[in-house]
Amino acid sequence: MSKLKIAIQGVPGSFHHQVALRNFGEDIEILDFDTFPSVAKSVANEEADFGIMAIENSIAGAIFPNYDLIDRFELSIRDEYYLPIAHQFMALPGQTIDDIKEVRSHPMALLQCKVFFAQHPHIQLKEDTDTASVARDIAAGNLKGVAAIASSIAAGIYGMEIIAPDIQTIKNNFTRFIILQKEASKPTTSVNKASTKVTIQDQKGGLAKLLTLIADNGIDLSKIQSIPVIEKPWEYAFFIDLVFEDPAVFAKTIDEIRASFGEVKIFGEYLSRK
Ligand SMILES: O=C(O)C(=O)C[C@]1(C(=O)O)C=C[C@@H](O)C=C1
Repeated sequence: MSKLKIAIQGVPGSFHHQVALRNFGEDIEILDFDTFPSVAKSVANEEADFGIMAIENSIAGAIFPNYDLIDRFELSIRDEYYLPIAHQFMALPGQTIDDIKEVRSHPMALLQCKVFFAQHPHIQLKEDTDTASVARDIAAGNLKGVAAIASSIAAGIYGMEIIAPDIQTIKNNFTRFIILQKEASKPTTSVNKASTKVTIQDQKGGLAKLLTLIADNGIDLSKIQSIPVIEKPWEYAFFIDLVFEDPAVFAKTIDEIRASFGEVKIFGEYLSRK
């Protein structure tokens, strides 16, 4: 049987790569891409069976463009994964922090280590495609004076030395990843979470009414994110994650939202992993 093809952003040692291995096991084929749009495209055109996408980090917040990608490429969410994230400050062996003039990493990783770099203002921050590819490129190019922020797994793979461990602002740091597929996910009775998009017209108290409707059905709103409707400047859609005990109550709530507000898109119904 051919192996499952899993699309990720990043190279071996990246956090996406770690989620792929933990979620699907070692016996998979990884399709690695430089950008999130390429990951979305590969799932949409069925080159990949599944895609993995970081959506939110506990320090740095939401990755806004990824909400739009799921929507635009009509992808479906089949599962979620919370990965603890520890960032290591690493460089070619034998250097100290005073030798480092520049650090490169994924923008989300740089954001998670802002406090550390405020304490070391002589180091210039540069955004790059992913954490592990920077470690790989520093090692391959024998680049002195340049550091990476990446995982200890990446340090091991690419022979980098950790100069400062665990430099993320808060030690207890998590990124939530979603597992994407092309087909609409088939909800089972064991699902207790759904990701939705509700578009409400600009009306007085519209959002308040929506939130009350959700609360009155005993459903827990675990996340709400407003995203601009780009065709209509200053109008917003709401990406809403709902956690429920009974799928039938969730279905009834969606019917009620549709009756009062119009369009509701369901990206997926799955099991909460938190
Ligand atoms: O650069 C990586 O290693 C990634 O997997 C990307 C990514 C992200 O997109 O947020 C994943 C987890 C961390 O939050 C930092 C970076």
